[in-house]
Amino acid sequence: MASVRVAVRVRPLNKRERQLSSKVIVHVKENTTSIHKVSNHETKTHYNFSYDSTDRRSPAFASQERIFHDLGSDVLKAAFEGLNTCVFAYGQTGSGKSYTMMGHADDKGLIPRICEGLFSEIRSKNNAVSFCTEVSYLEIYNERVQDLLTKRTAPTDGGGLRVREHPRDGPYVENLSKHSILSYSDLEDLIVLGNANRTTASTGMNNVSSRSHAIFTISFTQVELPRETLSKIHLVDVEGSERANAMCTIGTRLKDGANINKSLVTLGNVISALADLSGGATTKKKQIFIPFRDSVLTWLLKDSLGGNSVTTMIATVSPADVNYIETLSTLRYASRARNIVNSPTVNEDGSVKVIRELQAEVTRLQRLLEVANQLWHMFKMQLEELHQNEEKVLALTKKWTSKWGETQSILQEEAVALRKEGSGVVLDCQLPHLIGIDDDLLSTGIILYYLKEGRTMIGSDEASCSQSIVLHWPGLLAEHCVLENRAGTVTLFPQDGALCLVNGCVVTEPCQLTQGKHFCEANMLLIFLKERGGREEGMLLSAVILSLTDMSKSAENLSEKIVALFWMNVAKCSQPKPRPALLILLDAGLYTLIADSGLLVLFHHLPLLQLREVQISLAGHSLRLMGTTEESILGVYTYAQELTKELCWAILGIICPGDGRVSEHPLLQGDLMKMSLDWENHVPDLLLDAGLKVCCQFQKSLADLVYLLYSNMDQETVTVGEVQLLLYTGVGVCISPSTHTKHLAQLLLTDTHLGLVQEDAVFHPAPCSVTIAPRRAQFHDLTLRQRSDVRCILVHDEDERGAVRLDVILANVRGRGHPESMTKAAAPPVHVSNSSQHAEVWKLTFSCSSEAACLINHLLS
Ligand SMILES: Nc1ncnc2c1ncn2[C@@H]1O[C@H](COP(=O)(O)OP(=O)(O)OP(=O)(O)O)[C@@H](O)[C@H]1O
Repeated sequence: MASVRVAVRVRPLNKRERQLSSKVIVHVKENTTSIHKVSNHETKTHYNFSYDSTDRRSPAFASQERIFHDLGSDVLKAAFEGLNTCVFAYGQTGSGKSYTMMGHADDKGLIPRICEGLFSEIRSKNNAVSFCTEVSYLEIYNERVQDLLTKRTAPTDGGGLRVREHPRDGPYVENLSKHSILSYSDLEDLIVLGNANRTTASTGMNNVSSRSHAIFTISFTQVELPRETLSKIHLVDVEGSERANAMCTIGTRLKDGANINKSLVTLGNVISALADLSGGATTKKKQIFIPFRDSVLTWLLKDSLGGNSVTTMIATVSPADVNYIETLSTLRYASRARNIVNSPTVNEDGSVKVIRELQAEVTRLQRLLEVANQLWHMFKMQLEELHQNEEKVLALTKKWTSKWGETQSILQEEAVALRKEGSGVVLDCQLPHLIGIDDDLLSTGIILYYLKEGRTMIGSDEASCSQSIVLHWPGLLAEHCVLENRAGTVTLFPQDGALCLVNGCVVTEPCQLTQGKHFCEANMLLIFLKERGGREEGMLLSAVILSLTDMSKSAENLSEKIVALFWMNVAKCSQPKPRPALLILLDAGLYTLIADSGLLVLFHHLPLLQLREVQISLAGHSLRLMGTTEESILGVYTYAQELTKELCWAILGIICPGDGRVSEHPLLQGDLMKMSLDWENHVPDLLLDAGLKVCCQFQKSLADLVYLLYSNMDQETVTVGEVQLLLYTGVGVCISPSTHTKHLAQLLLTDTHLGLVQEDAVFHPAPCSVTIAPRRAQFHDLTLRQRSDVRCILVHDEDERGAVRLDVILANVRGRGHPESMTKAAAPPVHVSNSSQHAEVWKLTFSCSSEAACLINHLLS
């Protein structure tokens, strides 16, 4: 949208005005034109441009060149952009319209200057653009259109060209000659011809007054493939706007005046209506009718007025008081015209536009195609990869199926099978076996190796020939030993330099293994199990128990089944320090075996009939199994509530199989950490038949722990009520630089602190039915740091057993001397050391990634 630009130009006083001693009543200051009435009334109006051309000597004098510079250059700019443009001069007879538009040979006006500018601009363009310029020149005289560029016999003949209207291109003059021009000089000739043909007359106001409206049109086509634009430049010299009765016209001239007046009245009406439409009369917009077709001039200028054109109106006025009324009228029209809003658009050839859009579409589609090709290529590669993987899977499946088939047949032949029963695993096997237990307590893996008939080689994956059992102990030779099974008799052949222990004795020569013998390495305990005469299932494992019960001098029924095996830390009253042990749950009792000087010894035996109470500790990370005596107490550290529940399930599954109370009780179903850290949560005891009780003392333990934490915190900033535990879980810990060995501890997190603590599972919580004097605090060896000391957390990948390691890097607290850096617990701090200048790193191993995530989330929040 663009408003019509309006310029006012004031000419010098002419001879007549000077003779009449006329006063100058029109003045220009910047863009404002003011007119003074005789009664000293002044009307001031602001226009886009106001030109004072009254006095050539004045510095404010607006020359023809300046008019072109301001108005003509914009016309050219718009034309080269492909827009229609129009400049029309409006004003009283003799006010300077023709002078401004056409000028004189030595003082050219806008039309010749615009033409000149057009060609100079064309010359400056590169060859990629081609131009076609055509001109036509017409006059509207007495509402008839005359072609000014064709010869006329009589200037006032009654004929005339028809005005028609094209539905898309708008009004045009039928049969109007169009002249193609290649240079400015061609144009000059046509201007001279046209001006000569123009109807003129001498009026009272102007000796050489043009008595018609003249429209000089330049049709300008630019082609820069694939773009083609057509712009029309209409340069219009409107007939004098004076009233007929203000002139001294006679005869035909008077009649002409009436017609001219009609077209001027229409022009005025059109300007007013358009101004109303664009400006003030918004509510009546729909009813406003624009009378374009009431006169030929307004019809032909339809597009230039309120349509597709960049339009400029130049209002020319006389400065003299004698022309006050006409000047005022002209200025009013000029003022109204400022409100007309046009909507110029680039005139592009429809088909060229389509071509351009299609080209853009082609480019877009080409890009899409490129992307699609890339995607297709990627897709093909992925498809290939997928096919390859499918083939691999197929091949592996085949291989696996055949291996499985083989294994099945071997298993069937040799009757080796593992089956799950309740929470336990039952080994049904008639072959000699080895059970391997990883000594990492965060791993609960127990591996079963069966010794097939013939040679079973044990070594590492660095061995030159593939080993039947591949282990990863430090000190293990690539080919460490061979176990040879000949009809159930197994002989151990140690390799040269290999350390093999059998029943605690180093073996260098071939040695026959008998029931209950085991050989031990630094990191792994292997229990040798042998079938006895291929008898019924379970006998194989009973053989182990036999040797153990022999050791414990217990007269046990040895032919019972193993229900479950566990590998956990245990403690008892006489040996309260936690130590790794193999827990073997049989129908009648729980055997706890530990390695002692390379020998497998019975650490604890709990007949299930004697079990009175199962006490679950804070967060379910340890439990206490209690019979009737102090010696019967077994503390088991599981460091994971799931394992605690599993052990309870296994034990209770034997004692009270199928008891619905067990399956429903929160201690065996719920989230033990959540329950135990919630002060509000009261967990009832589970009372079972025969006086067996499963219970916890979460609230008491929580209170003890909170008090311990509080007494190690800065009590000026924290109150005991503010100590809130968010996390309490078992972890493997190595605190560097103070220690390089991993131990197990409870990791705790509060709103303000991070800590590690040892929890005693033997003496605490205080037993209900057995009175044991507390020999040490339930929580001890506390290491506490402020959460704000945490500088960074490094998260390592999960290992193959699902354990997650986090390195919590803490600022060095040495020298700060705040209470958190040391424990006030009863036992002396084992792991607290602040001797290093370096940052402290807690290398924490979580058996379960969710608890690691919980810690990270809390620390990051
Ligand atoms: N700005 C100007 N500076 C100098 N002379 C001017 C100026 N404007 C007009 N004149 C002179 O005034 C006279 C009348 O001007 P012109 O013929 O351009 O008026 P007009 O408005 O076209 O009149 P008409 O409507 O009768 O054709 C001319 O002699 C012209 O040279």
